[in-house]
Amino acid sequence: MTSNGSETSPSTGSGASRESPRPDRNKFRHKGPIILRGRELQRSTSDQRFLEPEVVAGRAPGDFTRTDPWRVLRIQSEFVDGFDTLARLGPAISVFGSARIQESSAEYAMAREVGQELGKAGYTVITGGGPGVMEAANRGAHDVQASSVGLGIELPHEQGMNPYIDLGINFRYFFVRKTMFAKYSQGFIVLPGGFGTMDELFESLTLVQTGKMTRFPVVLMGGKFWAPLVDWIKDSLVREGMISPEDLDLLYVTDSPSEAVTVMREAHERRNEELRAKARRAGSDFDPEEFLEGDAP
Ligand SMILES: C/C(=C\CNc1ncnc2c1ncn2[C@@H]1O[C@H](COP(=O)(O)O)[C@@H](O)[C@H]1O)CO
Repeated sequence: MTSNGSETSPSTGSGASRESPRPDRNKFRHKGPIILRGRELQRSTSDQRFLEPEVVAGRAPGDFTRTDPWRVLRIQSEFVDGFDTLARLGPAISVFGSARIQESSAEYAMAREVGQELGKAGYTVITGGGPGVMEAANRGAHDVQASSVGLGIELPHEQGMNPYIDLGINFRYFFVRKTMFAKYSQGFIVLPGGFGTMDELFESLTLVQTGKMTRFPVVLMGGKFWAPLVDWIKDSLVREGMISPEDLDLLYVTDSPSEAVTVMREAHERRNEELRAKARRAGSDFDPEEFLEGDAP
């Protein structure tokens, strides 16, 4: 320690003639369990090395056959870690939305209220663990002492997980992370956002439309923001026969956090009733709530 309380590097000591600049502790990125700072930040991400090995490492096409089969083991371990950690969450709702909105914005306030309402209704709040809407929703859960989870992603310029998360997993691969949102949530609430949010919204709609997930509510929050997209879906996708008119029912638009949570709760209860009835018909006393009961943090 120096007299002003700051640390000195052991290699330079005080008064050393060639002092290297102090590393910025806020600039870092995770690579699985590994943390990268300084020049290590220039390393590519796992998704980049997997999807574009020829760009990242200049590998010849034949090299894929030797490297990708081994990569499967790492992908597999990421699924195992995710399943192992999240299976005990209990009922949870994922909240998606822009990584870029500021704390002073109306969207931040809305997302925070959504997190609070979900928490009060007994749900764990799952987000992408980043800033903006994600931080606000996690913060809302934290406000009401509800369980708050972040499923982060290794990005070239990671900002770190927001501070309102009790349980965080940092994934290397986007597709593994997306599986976790779908598998461990009972519904999705989507606030305004950009490409990342659209990707998450349309993937969930596709999973429901194709019957991969049933009785899975998707609520869009912020009517003004979503109106042009919903109009385009009606005027182009339905009119051109690209989707069925009933597919519009997959979307519920509201500005009210408590209404969004009511939609989640009602769909969840309907689904539980159906599962109980199915179990009774099969002579079983299976209870979906017991199945979901977790020891969430
Ligand atoms: C780009 C910026 C921060 C990146 N940090 C993110 N951390 C975690 N999850 C993220 C991040 N960025 C996007 N996501 C996921 O996509 C959705 C938001 O994307 P959008 O393009 O901002 O709509 C979000 O729900 C996350 O799951 C800071 O500028």
